[in-house]
Amino acid sequence: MSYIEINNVWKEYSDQIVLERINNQVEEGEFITIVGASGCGKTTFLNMLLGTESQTRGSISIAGKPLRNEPDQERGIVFQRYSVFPHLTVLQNVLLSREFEQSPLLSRLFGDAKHKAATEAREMIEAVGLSAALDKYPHELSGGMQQRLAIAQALIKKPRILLLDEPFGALDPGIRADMHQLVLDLWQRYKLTIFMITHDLKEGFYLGTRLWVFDKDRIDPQAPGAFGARITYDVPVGSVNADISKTLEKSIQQTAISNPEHAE
Ligand SMILES: Nc1ncnc2c1ncn2[C@@H]1O[C@H](COP(=O)(O)OP(=O)(O)OP(=O)(O)O)[C@@H](O)[C@H]1O
Repeated sequence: MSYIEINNVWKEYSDQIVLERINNQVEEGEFITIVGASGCGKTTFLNMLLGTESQTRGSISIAGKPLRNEPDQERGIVFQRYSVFPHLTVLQNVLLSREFEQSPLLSRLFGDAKHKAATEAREMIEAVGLSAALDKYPHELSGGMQQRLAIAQALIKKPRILLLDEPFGALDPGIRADMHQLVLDLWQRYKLTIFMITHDLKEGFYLGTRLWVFDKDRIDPQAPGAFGARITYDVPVGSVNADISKTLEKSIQQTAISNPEHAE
């Protein structure tokens, strides 16, 4: 049995089928990048993995246990829009995530627990390269720094699975390159299993060990909601497999040209 098992998962909103017949297995430590046309259900899929959305059919299991339909510390998420608290410093933002995870009702830690949490928060801030900005507020940080902070907030809870929903979509290309390196470092260092949505195919090829393409393989022009997207490509990528990456890149570009509605 694989670490993550996705069996015949469907997601429907009233009469709209968003995703259908999603079947896949993911091993621990894989880095899955996800691309697909806007609105095809990528975020919905990530939310199902997070536990904030539930599938309408099928099942998802993690480490042999059915996925619970509520977020827990096994899974952390980073969104495209910065999700940090504006009135708290970098250290306070990360500390709050730690405290909330350990003491969800009080959101306060005391004594040794508080001291340990502060040490861990500083270490995590260092791991994401923000040590020099410990006491800065989010409005004093660049976009890239804010995303570093959001990643630190997610990782301080020690998740085994990190979900990234277009985390670098709003960043300049130069900053994105730094962030790519950071994510690759953190992935190795914390032995994470990562799912990352991106609109940037090159990013998907470069960062992942596997690239999934979500697309509809059946379309009814009279009833756009009649069919959902599936995983139409599932290929090994990354620097180890540059040839496959090139072939697939061409193929997806051709699909986009022949079917402009599905172009990014
Ligand atoms: N809570 C909801 N109720 C009804 N429909 C929803 C809901 N959430 C998402 N949808 C619909 O599900 C479809 C998939 O949305 P989703 O956000 O998952 O797509 P996406 O592939 O992530 O898009 P994008 O790349 O633009 O972010 C869309 O048609 C959207 O309108």
